[in-house]
Amino acid sequence: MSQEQDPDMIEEEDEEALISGPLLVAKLQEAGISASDTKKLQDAGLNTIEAVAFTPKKTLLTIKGISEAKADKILTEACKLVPMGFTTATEIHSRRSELVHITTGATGLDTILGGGIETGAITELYGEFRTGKSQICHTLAVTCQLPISMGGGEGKCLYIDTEGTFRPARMLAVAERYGLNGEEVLDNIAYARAYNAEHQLSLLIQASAMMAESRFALLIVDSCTSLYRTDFSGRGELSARQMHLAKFLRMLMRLSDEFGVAVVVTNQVVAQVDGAMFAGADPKKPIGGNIMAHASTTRLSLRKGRGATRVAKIVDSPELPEAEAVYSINADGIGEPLEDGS
Ligand SMILES: Nc1ncnc2c1ncn2[C@@H]1O[C@H](COP(=O)(O)OP(=O)(O)OP(=O)(O)O)[C@@H](O)[C@H]1O
Repeated sequence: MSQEQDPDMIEEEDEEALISGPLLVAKLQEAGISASDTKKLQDAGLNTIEAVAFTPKKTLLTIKGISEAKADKILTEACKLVPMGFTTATEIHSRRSELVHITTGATGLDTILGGGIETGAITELYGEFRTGKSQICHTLAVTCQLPISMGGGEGKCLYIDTEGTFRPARMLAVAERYGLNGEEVLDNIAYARAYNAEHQLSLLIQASAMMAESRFALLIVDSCTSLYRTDFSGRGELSARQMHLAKFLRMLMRLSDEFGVAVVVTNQVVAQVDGAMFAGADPKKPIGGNIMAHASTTRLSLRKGRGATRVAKIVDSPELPEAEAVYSINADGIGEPLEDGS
């Protein structure tokens, strides 16, 4: 005979289920949504109830087989399971104080970032070539797997590479530095090469399915904008490009919200045509305009420093002051600058 469960235990388990993460969309079947409809939602990239609840009705209606009545019912049931209303600032403050930060490998850089790369948010790294954008990504793909007490996120990494610059050998060197098993570290990095902007967007649908299955701490898109530059050319396609990029970034935001993962995107800079002649104005600006600027929670501008050093500057963050830090690209990943600055 099975023993009656202590109600406190049940409550604790429920609470744990709530804390431990997103609810899979199949759970909507318990609320009377048919299995074929939850499958349709899944195929459209809505793998969790959170994703469904955050989706506007008009987007649900674009899914084949979802009628107006079905969309209403799905949204009603999803919203019952996901808190969508007001909460107190105290609650938000306490949730934010528990946010995990992932170490970049360089103390100074972590300090200006408030402890490292923030989870549940998008961090953009932009700068000229060879400023270390990809190298920071390679280091983070390993450090995100570290225990929280060591500056990690205790989760896997998903890596979308658009330029073919992914080098597992660099990650093995970082793994060794932190005393991690290289083979396990590489097994915990899911890699995909994106070949065009459409493909890049569709990879996020797969990403959301993978995140619903196991614990990911970090999602990297290196680079976020390069395929947009090649797939959309000239002024004539600018608005189509920005609309597509906005859709991609919205999906990234949703993933960071839904799964609490840190999202890191890299971006190139282009010479600024206007405004560059003013004294003090930065002659290079990141690609993607306002759409990119608004989507990123924190923007880090990277530039070359003295010798082999690089300098990172917080450009735009809701809570971090504008500050700079020097770091260096070492054989075992991002680290402290050498004393002589070389
Ligand atoms: N094993 C290594 N040891 C030390 N430095 C390295 C090593 N591998 C690469 N680097 C340095 O990393 C720099 C390249 O950094 P990275 O590839 O991150 O640039 P990036 O900003 O992503 O540039 P791009 O825009 O071209 O992709 C080069 O200066 C190179 O010397």
